[in-house]
Amino acid sequence: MTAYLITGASIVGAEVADLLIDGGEIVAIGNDLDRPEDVEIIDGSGLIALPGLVDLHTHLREPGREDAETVLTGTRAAAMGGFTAVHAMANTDPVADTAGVVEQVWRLGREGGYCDVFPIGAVTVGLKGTQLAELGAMADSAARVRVFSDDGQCVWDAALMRRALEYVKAFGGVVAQHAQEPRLTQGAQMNEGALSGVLGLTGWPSVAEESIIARDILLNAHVGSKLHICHLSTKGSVEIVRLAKKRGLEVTAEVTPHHLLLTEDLAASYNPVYKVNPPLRTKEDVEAVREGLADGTIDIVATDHAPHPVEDKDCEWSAAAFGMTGLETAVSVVQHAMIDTGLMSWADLADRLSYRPAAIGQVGDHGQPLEVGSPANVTLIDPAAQRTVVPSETASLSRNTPFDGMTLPGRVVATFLRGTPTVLDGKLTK
Ligand SMILES: NC(=O)N[C@@H](CC(=O)O)C(=O)O
Ligand SMILES: [Zn+2]
Ligand SMILES: [Zn+2]
Repeated sequence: MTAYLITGASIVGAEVADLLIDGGEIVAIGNDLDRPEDVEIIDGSGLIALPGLVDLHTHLREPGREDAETVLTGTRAAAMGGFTAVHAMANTDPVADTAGVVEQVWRLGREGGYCDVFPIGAVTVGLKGTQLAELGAMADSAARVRVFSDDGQCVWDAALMRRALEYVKAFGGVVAQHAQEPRLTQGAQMNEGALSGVLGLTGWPSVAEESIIARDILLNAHVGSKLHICHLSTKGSVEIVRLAKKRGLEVTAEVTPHHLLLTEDLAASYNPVYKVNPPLRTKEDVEAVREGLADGTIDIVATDHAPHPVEDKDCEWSAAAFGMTGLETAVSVVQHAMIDTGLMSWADLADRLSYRPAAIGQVGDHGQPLEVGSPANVTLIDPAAQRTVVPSETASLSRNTPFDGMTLPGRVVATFLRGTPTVLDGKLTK
């Protein structure tokens, strides 16, 4: 195994120093380090070294929709985005509701070698919301599932949600809720407000998200288990989670990069690339989720990378699939929305995109501070770089990025997974 010496990088949370990676671990940090033979030197001046990023919410589409993404292509995109671990959502075909499917996804991640894949298990059989899936069997499988979600669907039956929270409590698992009251969002196409009226598209009201979040926080307080809120998007949701945390209630929440930057106004183009669940909201909501992320009310950023093939997006708005890609642009969008605006530091970014998602997902090898003895999961960022997003340049199989044509700051220069580079000089190593 080649050793790597990164010289003069700004090590997040510490000083500018050299960082020596050997045998899958960080073996030394300091200045004027002894150089082993056969060491490859990477000039880190001007670069920021972060712990490898961890995504708690990725759609890899395999099995079933390999025309949109596979574990291999999705993890290549993840590595390009600086991620060393992703949690793969269960809404595949077949659904990841058995030990067999989660083990298959986990193994494909290992074989690919770009990024560790931690499968998320479905809460209910077939995501149908009527019968609990084999949560224990998935937890005990080789994939060691700890996060369960029907993402794409809301676990709307309160009794079933309660049972799921009770069941996972036995092994310290977490239920990640896609908070969408189905009766309030029938046929919904975009954020409900003045603009949805003007555009003639059925509205998705904020209260459909907020009512489920409030209900689930109360249910979870009753059960004493672990609840995580997927892709929170409204000002009211931030306020509910803030109040819950103030009262000492256990809940964690995520926001996506796109909800930190984009607003519902983009729907006026009727371009389905901007169609997503939950919908892009208002400027006021964007400000509130930024504030919530900065003050720790929202624990993490998760991409909700949702690749879709051209035929599912290149059609009229109401017929198009919900979802946008996000792995390769996540750090740049967070830098733009949160760091370059002075709301957050790079140390905060390491917290929201590595330490905390690893803690919520319980993936011990990841989200460790860059210290001697830590596994060498490391991401190098050039914060001074600028790049214009070109959809055809993606490593993903799908091109539905909403950032097409935007110039964003920052570039992932290198990603190391347990000491092996998956990305060097901004390019995949294999
Ligand atoms: N976010 C989306 O708009 N779509 C996701 C499902 C989801 O995250 O709810 C998908 O699977 O395509
Ligand atoms: Zn969802
Ligand atoms: Zn999702």
